[in-house]
Order: sequence, then structure tokens, then C-alpha cells
Amino acid sequence: MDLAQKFDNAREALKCIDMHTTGEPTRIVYSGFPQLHGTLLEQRDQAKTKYDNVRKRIMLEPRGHFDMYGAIIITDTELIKSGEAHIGTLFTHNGGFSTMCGHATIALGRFLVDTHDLGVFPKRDELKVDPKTQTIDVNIHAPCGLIRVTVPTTVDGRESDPSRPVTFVSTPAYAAAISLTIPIPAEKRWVELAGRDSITLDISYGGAFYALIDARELGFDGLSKIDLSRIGDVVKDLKAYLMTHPDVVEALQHPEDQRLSFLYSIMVVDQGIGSRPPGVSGAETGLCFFAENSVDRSPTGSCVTARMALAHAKGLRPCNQSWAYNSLVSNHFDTGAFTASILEEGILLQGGNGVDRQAVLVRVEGKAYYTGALSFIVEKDDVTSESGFTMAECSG
Ligand SMILES: O=C(O)[C@H]1NCC[C@@H]1O
Repeated sequence: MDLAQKFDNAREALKCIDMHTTGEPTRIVYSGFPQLHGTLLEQRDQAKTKYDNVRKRIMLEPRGHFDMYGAIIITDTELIKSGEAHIGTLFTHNGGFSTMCGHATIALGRFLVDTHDLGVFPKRDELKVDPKTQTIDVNIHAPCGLIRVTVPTTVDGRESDPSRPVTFVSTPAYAAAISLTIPIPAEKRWVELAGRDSITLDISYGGAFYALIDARELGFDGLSKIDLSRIGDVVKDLKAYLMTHPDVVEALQHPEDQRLSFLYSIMVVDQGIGSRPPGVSGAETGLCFFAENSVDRSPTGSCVTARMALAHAKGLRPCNQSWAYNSLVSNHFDTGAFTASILEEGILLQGGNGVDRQAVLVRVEGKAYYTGALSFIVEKDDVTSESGFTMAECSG
């Protein structure tokens, strides 16, 4: 038997399609992940507590790597049952399971249109092509809520069209704290701060919470030339500290669900630079450290949503104005910026916990491409099969 076929047919095979969005990987797991039950957030809890070894197996080495990212296809959720969503997903990375991911949503959009196996995507036949725009709408249930994705297609709608961007509209986004001044204790004052004892940052929500900090606030001279490993060390240290600071903890209270109330990432921004696709009013660049200090190669779609909400709250971004968001990779290739605009403002999110927020709806667009297809198997005696590893663990 052909070896690839043998792996494909293995009972415990985890089957994946790999894609990338501006260089950021999405490993789409479409078969073989253990069965989960309940609401999507309950399924996320089960995945975390019962199957973290499977996540590690496919995210970490030797099958993945420190900066791998994944999306697990979920075919039964409360929003699928109610008819609002066509499919569900759990997002995963080097540290656990996240609540929203823009770059993976863009990749998933293409995958879901191109998949015609009803065992993988039972509602594929319900998708309709819009003859005017030659696009298909797919509603994806993510842990943060319903994401409306629009995928350009061929005329008959059987395949996605990679030459045009996928767009998505995430759940309502809002600025959670503007211009917070955070004192930095003496033992944490890394050299770049040059004696300053505080930094100023914003916190914004785009399906996950982001702390947004200008590179200069951290003592770096923008993002056009950066010591990646040094800024990574600074951000890691800072994130651990921020998570203990009462003003930050207060800003991270999500109005609807405590399971969404955590600091996912620090996004270091440089407003001054960035490649600028035609038709946008401005551009900026960000360097996103998320989960266990993974570096996003893409412009971070969920943070683009959060940054648009923040700029709107600061009075800098009116509805329908298009803005470009870059990563180091999109600047390097001068292509691949995500563009975004605000579709709706003044959405009131009323929390049972007394936290009310004024939110906006943001449309984000970007392109994703396929890189391959994989079947991961477990061989007897292979110690890495249980849960993979990171080099940091092995080096003590
Ligand atoms: O595009 C995004 O939203 C994501 N990329 C990796 C980290 C974020 O989840």
C-alpha cells in the first residue's frame, strides 16, 4: 500500500489542511480530533482540560513548531442548531485555545467553500453563491460569537477565488481602556525605558483582548528595524506584569462571559510605517505577541478589529473609512496588508456584570493560500506522540 494512503487510513490519524495568511499558518483540523460536547465555550473547556495533549501534538514540535496556529472544525454547536452558523471552530496555538482569530477565519473561509465533503462540512450544500458579486457568505461560530465571512468564488461557486480577498465581520468590538498609565516597578524597568518609570497603553477588544502599545513607549525606535528577540523578551515580561495590574484586570472584564475575560496579546504598534494598498486613507504596522509569546506573521485580524474600535473611540476613525494594517511580513513583501472599515457604530453591549460597552462592527479583509495536506499519526514507542515539545522545555 502507498505510504501516504496508509497514514490517511490510520485509525487515530488527525487530518489537516495547512494554509497561510500573510505567512501566518493555519492548520485546519478537519478529522480525528476527539468528540466534544455542549455549547462551543463548553467544548473549548473540554478541549483544554481533556485533550490538551492532542493540541500539543499538532501545534508543537516535531509535527508543528512554536509559532504554529490551528483551527479545529466543529460541526455541532448551539449556533449551528439555531441556524445562525453553518459551522463552528476552535482556535488553537502554542499555549491553549483562543477565542478569536482573524487570519485563521480568512483561511477557513476559503477552505469551507472548497470543501464538498459533507462529512467534514455538513451544511456545505446550504451555501449560496451571490451571482452579482460572485461571493458566498459563510457564518462561522467562533468562541467569541458569530463571525460573518464572505468568500469570493468562481462563477459556479464551487471554488474560492484566491485572487480576491476574503472579508469577515466579527462580533462587536470596543475600546476597553484608553491611555492607561501603568507604573513600571524598578525591577522591571528594562534598559530601553531609559529611566522612565511608567508606560501608557490602550486595551481594546476584537473577539479577544489586546493591550496596544506604541513601540516608542517601550523604548524601541519604531518597528522598521527591530531586534525581534529583545522586544519579545520585553513584551513577555510586560505581559506577565500587566495581568496583575488592577486597572488592566478591570479593563479585561467582558460584558457577557468571564471565559472571554483575559489578556490574549500585546500588540506593539508603529503608526508611522506600513505598506498602503490603493484606496486606503492610512496605514500602520503592528507586531503581535500572543499566547506564549508566539509572533503573528499576519497583521492579526482580531486585533485589526480591536484597533479600528479603539481608533473610533478616540475620534480618529469614522465609519466607512478604509485603513491598512501591516505586519513585518506584509511590509517585507509589500503585499498582504489587511484592510478594514467600520460598518456600524453605537452598538450597546449590556453586561449582566454591570459592564456596559459602546461597540462597533468592523469589516476586515485579507488573503489566504493553501500550503499542503497532512495526516498525523501516532506510532507506538514514539514519546513525542503524546504531547509534542518545545525547545524551551528541553533546555531546562
Ligand atoms: O489574525 C488573528 O486574529 C490572529 N493571528 C494569530 C493571533 C490572532 O489570533
